[in-house]
Amino acid sequence: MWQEEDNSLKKSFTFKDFKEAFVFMSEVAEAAEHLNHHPWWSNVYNKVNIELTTHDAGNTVTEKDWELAKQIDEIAKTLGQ
Ligand SMILES: C[C@H](O)[C@H](O)[C@H]1CNC2=NC(N)=NC(=O)C2=N1
Repeated sequence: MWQEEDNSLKKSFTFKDFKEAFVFMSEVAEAAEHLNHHPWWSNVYNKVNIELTTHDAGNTVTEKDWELAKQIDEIAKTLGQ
């Protein structure tokens, strides 16, 4: 579940290993480019922590964040999440 906290949507994903986490990140990067909306994220080994906020709207959560969140969940689903 995405948690709305501190003006951002937050979610953490855990994958099998680094390689799978990186495939996920590559696919999210493609989606972000299409939407022209980009995540803040961090990655250590098989974990990816994502926070979504809209800088252009003064760091608030907008429809763009929810749309990217939806697409991220769809990508995660194809990777068995
Ligand atoms: C110029 C460019 O369209 C903007 O800076 C876009 C790019 N990606 C973005 N990503 C996010 N997360 N928030 C934004 O406000 C944003 N703005």
